[in-house]
Amino acid sequence: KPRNFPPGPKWLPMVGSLPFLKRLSIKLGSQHRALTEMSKQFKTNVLGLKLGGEIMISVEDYETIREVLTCEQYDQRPNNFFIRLRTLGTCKGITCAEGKLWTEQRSFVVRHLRNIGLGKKIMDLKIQDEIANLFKIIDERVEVQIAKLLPFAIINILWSMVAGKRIASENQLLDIINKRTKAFDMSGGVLAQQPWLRYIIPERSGYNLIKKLNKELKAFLMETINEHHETWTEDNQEDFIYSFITEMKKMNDPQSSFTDEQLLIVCLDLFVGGFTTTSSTLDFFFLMMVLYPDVQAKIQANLDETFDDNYQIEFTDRHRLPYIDAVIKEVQRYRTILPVIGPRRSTKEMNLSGYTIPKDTTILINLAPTYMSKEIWGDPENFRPERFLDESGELVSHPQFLPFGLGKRKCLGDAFARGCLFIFTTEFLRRYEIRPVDEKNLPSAEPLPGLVASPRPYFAKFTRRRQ
Ligand code: HEM
Repeated sequence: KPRNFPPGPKWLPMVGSLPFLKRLSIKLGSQHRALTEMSKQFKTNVLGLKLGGEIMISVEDYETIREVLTCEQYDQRPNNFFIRLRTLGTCKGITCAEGKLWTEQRSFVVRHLRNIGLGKKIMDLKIQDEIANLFKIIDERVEVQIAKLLPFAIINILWSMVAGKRIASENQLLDIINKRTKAFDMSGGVLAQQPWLRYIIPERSGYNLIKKLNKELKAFLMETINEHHETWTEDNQEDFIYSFITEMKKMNDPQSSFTDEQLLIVCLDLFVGGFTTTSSTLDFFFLMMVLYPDVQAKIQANLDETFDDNYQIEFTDRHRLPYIDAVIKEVQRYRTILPVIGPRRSTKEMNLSGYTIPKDTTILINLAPTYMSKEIWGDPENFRPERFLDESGELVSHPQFLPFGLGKRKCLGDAFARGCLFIFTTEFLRRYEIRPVDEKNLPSAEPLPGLVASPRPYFAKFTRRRQ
């Protein structure tokens, strides 16, 4: 091990500490629990590991997490096989891009998503359209598996802003992306740490799945980009892809970062980053409504007092409904979809909590212990939205609550996600009573782990409150 490296399990030849982490992850049901358990065993807030050939640390406490997320030397992503494979071998786009390419492209994307209406009224209207479609489907059913309906609605809202159109309902991409989120964890799994295994177990390592996803996603995105090239005019700037093509034409420079390949990976990042995250959070929200009918009733009373039946709720209305905002936050804390965020990479040798972190160490940021800390929350094991409210019922902010991350790599889709979360939850609870299918056999609140955690499949009754 490098000198003064953080404590952790032994490093075996070839595999490092991978077998120990794997075994504990299986025993405890998820990688983040295994990381926390190991950090307790080794009495450390920074756990040192070697997974296959990759030197890695997991940061386990809030203060050190804050230090990492706000320090420039930890802003980059690891340069491993999984990351390259994820971005079609390019390291372009935003999520995995570095240096000047990342800063230039990220600021362009943030600015132009805002210009085309992200976080604004036009986004609210698109959300309302998709909700109206979902209501038609749900009204026809007695029992609903909401997880099957949400992803398609969410991606259609996002895609109508990015590409100006909805996605055909028979598109199999969504299914492949869902499988991908369950096949990997934040460390990238064996494809990051032992990429040669793809030759031996291409199916089990997830290699075949990613190859298939890359092929389908590339074909789908390139078709959309090519259509935009054909129909582009100077006045036609109503979606993100048109704005990007306009910038390409303005630059007219072969050295510029505005290329078709870059556009392809940016679209891929938005598609993959925005889709399962937002829909799994909503899925957890509805599960909590099934499990906590008192919370549901209180939200409904709030909604009935605040709005007339015909009023269409907007994102700005959240200021009038602090209790609902608190419930959404509590769902994001109590059943976080991203217990581990990152991965990041140290760009030079660093000192963290008194340990030496070598250059090019991969960094996992484990938020789960912060969200379940007794010192911070008092009773973290309880689902209690009131923790996000003060005595007069106004929202209070907790610096330890970081659902969208912090610092320069903070989520760039948070306005979109928060808009969807607020409008979906309020409109659904205004219209439906959400109840378990069987009162004596409630669905499990235990998450299904993966790159993005989600509830285990469940059905619920969505009954109209008023006809
Ligand atoms: C509830 C929904 C969402 C959650 C909880 C979430 C959470 C996060 C977090 C924690 C990060 C930071 C990762 C890090 O620090 O390394 C992140 C980054 C990112 N998110 Fe989200 N996200 C959500 C929705 C979205 C949406 C809707 C989009 C697209 C419109 C999106 C696109 C991205 C991208 C592109 C990045 C990478 C930013 C960069 O590396 O500069 N996310 N997200």
